[in-house]
Amino acid sequence: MNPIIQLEHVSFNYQEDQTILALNDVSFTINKGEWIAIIGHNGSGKSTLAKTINGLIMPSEGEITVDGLSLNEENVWKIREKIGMVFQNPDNQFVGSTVEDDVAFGLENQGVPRSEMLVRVSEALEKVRMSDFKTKEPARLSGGQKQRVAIAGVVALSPDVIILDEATSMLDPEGRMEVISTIQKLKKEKELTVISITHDIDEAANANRVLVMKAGQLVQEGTPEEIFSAGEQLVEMGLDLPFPEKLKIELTKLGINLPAEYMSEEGMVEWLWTSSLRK
Ligand SMILES: Nc1ncnc2c1ncn2[C@@H]1O[C@H](COP(=O)(O)OP(=O)(O)OP(=O)(O)O)[C@@H](O)[C@H]1O
Repeated sequence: MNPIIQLEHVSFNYQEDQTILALNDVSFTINKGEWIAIIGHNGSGKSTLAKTINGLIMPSEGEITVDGLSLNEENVWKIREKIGMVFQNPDNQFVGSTVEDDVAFGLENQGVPRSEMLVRVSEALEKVRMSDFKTKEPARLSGGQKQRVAIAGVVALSPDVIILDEATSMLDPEGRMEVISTIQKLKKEKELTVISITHDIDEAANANRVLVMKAGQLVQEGTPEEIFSAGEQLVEMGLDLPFPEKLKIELTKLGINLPAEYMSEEGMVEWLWTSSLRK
């Protein structure tokens, strides 16, 4: 195991008089190459957590380490170079008048020479399969395409970690799939660490580990299978229930005994097919 992000007893509050801390004594380690989903109800502290990891806000207590660097005023810029963030609203993320200008923006800010910039922009667009759109206006793209361009802007900067802060929540199912499969592809090509803050069960299902936040605290962690087996409690955790779990609840109400563990859609079909139900 090779840790890339470590939080030790991190707390944060926006206002001194707030009774519930935005982050309350949060500790965890994320290893290089892991895909972590962070779930939890609105206001549970997920976005605050993302902002503390890349130093947009400094914790009032505790210690954050990113790739061996302790997060402090001195290291914050080095740390930000290691972390790329993609936010919820695709329309708020564009600064360029064309797709390629937009992807180039971060590189220009870093003072990357023009010849190298052109190569990195075209490689990044290729990786998210948006090369054909490079001269198009971002505003004319679909939601999924816009988020892929936002991801290209991040990828061009070659980060070690990508944080998706509800990056698929404003997209239709097709757009969500586009974004998730883009991230899966990028992850295969290079050892990328992914942190996805999400309410979407399908997005969380891609994770190696799911962290559950509640009122500023990390209250549970486990594999998607472990977390998804919580059934109806998942809604309390801020996730929509997966279809097989909804079906399971209804069948149980009818007095039918089902396996307690989480069942995928294929698992449920298999179980229904082979169970005594069909007699
Ligand atoms: N800029 C701010 N000023 C004051 N309080 C804030 C600010 N941003 C968030 N909070 C408070 O901090 C707590 C955690 O909020 P945070 O946005 O991190 O939660 P979240 O889980 O990301 O929610 P959401 O899913 O709605 O984005 C909440 O009580 C929220 O009201």
